[in-house]
Amino acid sequence: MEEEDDCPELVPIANIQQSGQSGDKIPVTIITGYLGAGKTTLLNYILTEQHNKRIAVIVNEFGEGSAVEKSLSISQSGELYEEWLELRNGCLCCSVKDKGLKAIENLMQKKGKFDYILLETSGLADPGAVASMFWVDAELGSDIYLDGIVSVVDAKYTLQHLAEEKPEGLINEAARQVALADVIIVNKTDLVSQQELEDVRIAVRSINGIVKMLETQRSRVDLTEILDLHAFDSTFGGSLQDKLIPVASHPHLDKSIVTVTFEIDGNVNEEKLNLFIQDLLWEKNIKDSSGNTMEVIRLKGLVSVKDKAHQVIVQGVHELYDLEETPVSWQEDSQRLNRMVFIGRHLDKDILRELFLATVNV
Ligand SMILES: Nc1nc2c(ncn2[C@@H]2O[C@H](COP(=O)(O)OP(=O)(O)OP(=O)(O)O)[C@@H](O)[C@H]2O)c(=O)[nH]1
Ligand SMILES: [Zn+2]
Repeated sequence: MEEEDDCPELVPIANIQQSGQSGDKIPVTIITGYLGAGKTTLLNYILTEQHNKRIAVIVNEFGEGSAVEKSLSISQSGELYEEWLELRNGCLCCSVKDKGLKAIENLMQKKGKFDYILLETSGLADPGAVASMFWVDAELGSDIYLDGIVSVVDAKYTLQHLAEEKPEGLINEAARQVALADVIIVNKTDLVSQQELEDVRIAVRSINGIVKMLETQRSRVDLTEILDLHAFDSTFGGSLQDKLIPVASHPHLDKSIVTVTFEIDGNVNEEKLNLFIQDLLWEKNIKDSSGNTMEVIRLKGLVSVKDKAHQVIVQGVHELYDLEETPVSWQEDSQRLNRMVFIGRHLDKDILRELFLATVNV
């Protein structure tokens, strides 16, 4: 698709509000989804909707395999490639090709602050790689933070994309994008029957048991459903409790991605929790009953660390993970507990749960 080249229609918004305190961090939402699913349609919609935000839209060409030929000549010197379109409502559109998000920070310095950044990744990109980049940088004191990952899926073709076989048993991009999403937009519902739509819901839900699912035509969503999710920070630590509803497991093919959740009463030992996560994500020495290495793409948890008054959130994307204390404290009269969510392949709930009980729980 060449949609990226089209400048969204300009709709003046009368009451543009300038960003709040200048010291505030700026949220970034990653918009991912398979080729042609409706990402650009979504961005164009957001840019023309009434939202009182100064939004910068960035069409991302970070990472491998997403090189768009048209930009190659411009960026040959290895320099940052940038092309800005300034919209009359104060929104900005740009295309960035660079290794890191320093590029975005530089652009902000040049163009002033925005209230929000939307980043469209190429249809074949691994959103995890992009997410990790923001995350690492956040610890270095960036003024940008990752708010969430939104994946657009094509109601008509997603089942086909999800079933695609990759060489050497690699996870296909479509499945990875569903696994990592905080919100899934099932788009193009006009092209499918009720039955087909139901099959898509089931397929998505069986991969990612905790994702919020929206259904759209022409990517028209309620913006409050996809922006300001705080999916990666502790601000809404309390609400994670509601999100981590254990999901009924579905029968699965060996290769498919599943969501595993469990809840265990009591406290954890922080050091042992770190070791458990590192064995899983880094050492990769935890296996299922058939001897397959458990592969975690996304990890979330709400844990009760011994001697800590506040709830602690666990966040993981691929090999990166983080424990963060939330502002929410455990109530004196309520039971302390640990809720864990793992999304990935070859995950065996009983083995994970037993291991957690035996090594982490105190
Ligand atoms: N029938 C139908 N077509 C849609 C809908 N949403 C988007 N389209 C069309 O689908 C095509 C692809 O949409 P894009 O928004 O460019 O998709 P994309 O994900 O940005 O595509 P790439 O950037 O190529 O990966 C366009 O021709 C859209 O007009 C929808 O809800 N129904
Ligand atoms: Zn696009």
